[in-house]
Amino acid sequence: MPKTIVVKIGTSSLTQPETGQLALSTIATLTETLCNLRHQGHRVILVSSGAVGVGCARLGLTERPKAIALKQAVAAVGQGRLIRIYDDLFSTLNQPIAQVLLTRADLVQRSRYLNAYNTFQELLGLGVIPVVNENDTVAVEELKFGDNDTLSALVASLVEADWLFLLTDVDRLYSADPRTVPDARPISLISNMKELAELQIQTGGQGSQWGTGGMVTKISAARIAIAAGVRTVITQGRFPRNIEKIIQGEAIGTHFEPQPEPTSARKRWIAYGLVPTGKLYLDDGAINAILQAGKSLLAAGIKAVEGEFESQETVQLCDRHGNEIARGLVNYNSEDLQKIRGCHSRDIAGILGYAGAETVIHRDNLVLI
Ligand SMILES: Nc1ncnc2c1ncn2[C@@H]1O[C@H](COP(=O)(O)OP(=O)(O)O)[C@@H](O)[C@H]1O
Ligand SMILES: N[C@@H](CCC(=O)OP(=O)(O)O)C(=O)O
Repeated sequence: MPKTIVVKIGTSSLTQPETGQLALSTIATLTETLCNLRHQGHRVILVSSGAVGVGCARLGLTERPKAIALKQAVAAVGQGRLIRIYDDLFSTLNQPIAQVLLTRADLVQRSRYLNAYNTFQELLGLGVIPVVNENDTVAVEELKFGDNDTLSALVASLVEADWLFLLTDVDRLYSADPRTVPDARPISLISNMKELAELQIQTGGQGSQWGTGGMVTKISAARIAIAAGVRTVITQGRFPRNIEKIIQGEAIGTHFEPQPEPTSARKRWIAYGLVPTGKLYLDDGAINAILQAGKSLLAAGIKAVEGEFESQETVQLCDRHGNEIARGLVNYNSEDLQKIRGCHSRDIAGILGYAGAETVIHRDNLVLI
């Protein structure tokens, strides 16, 4: 059965740690592997980091730049080289590719989200391998994916992929960073989110010198992907041929089992496409109603409102400690919500002077995180 497969490769696998130069043999093997998958009839998307890393190597910079404008300039240099190398290698094997550069804004607006979906479908239908990266050169801070682990999970969710492979410089997920904790326990399988929470995995700092997110962004990417029904695997980038072995059933890397009933596409867009603009802190009763009974959020259960937002924007719903439990499209702006928080629904019209929605967030617009 043909599958849709998204493969994300990080800077740490694409470049040699000592010199920052491209790891050509890894890239060539990855190219061959993805072409093999295409020949087997699978639909393949590559999410490739490396614009900043390759740009630095090209310009002789020995450290990842911190200043935003410099990073954006360096990414413009690197992205061109990166795509040229991919196109040369894939062309040798007669495989057409496409460059797809996305910013967060492309997924926020529903029409642009659907447009991105349609473009991916066309490319995959044409047998092309899209090579995706964040459009680093124009992305602004507030509308950034920030890391390609998240971007790859959002792409996998958008196209409803069967597999997401996160290729990195460790062979799998461990109970703690194996660089600093030598006896960290390897983890082969995570069956659901509850199990993940119970494992209390330590993710340490920012990852390798050239990577951006470290393991923490891979775990949150896995969370996004499995909610969309995508089986996710963290495995070593140096051995891209393992992708084929894994699809054939070999137990390599760390596998995250997909949620049996994926969240609907619209709710996934609310949860991960949109960028939250505020926070609502809830009391225990409201948390229970949402988590256990799948109810809508009423004004009575809101303890505090943070941020400025308009009605129909997305907000995070948090417990008293600020831990996010859900997200949703809010029916009132922040100013009105400050006035009606903690109040019974029947009093809202009297307080605001107009009859608004009975719920603050209707359950159809509310997604558990
Ligand atoms: N619990 C953990 N298990 C495995 N690796 C971890 C863990 N916590 C932190 N890491 C670190 O995450 C790094 C990979 O992240 P990163 O450098 O961002 O890679 P990439 O460039 O592939 O995205 C590894 O080199 C490892 O040191
Ligand atoms: N978009 C950036 C990469 C961001 C990123 O997530 O990097 P990495 O942690 O190496 O996957 C680039 O191309 O350099």
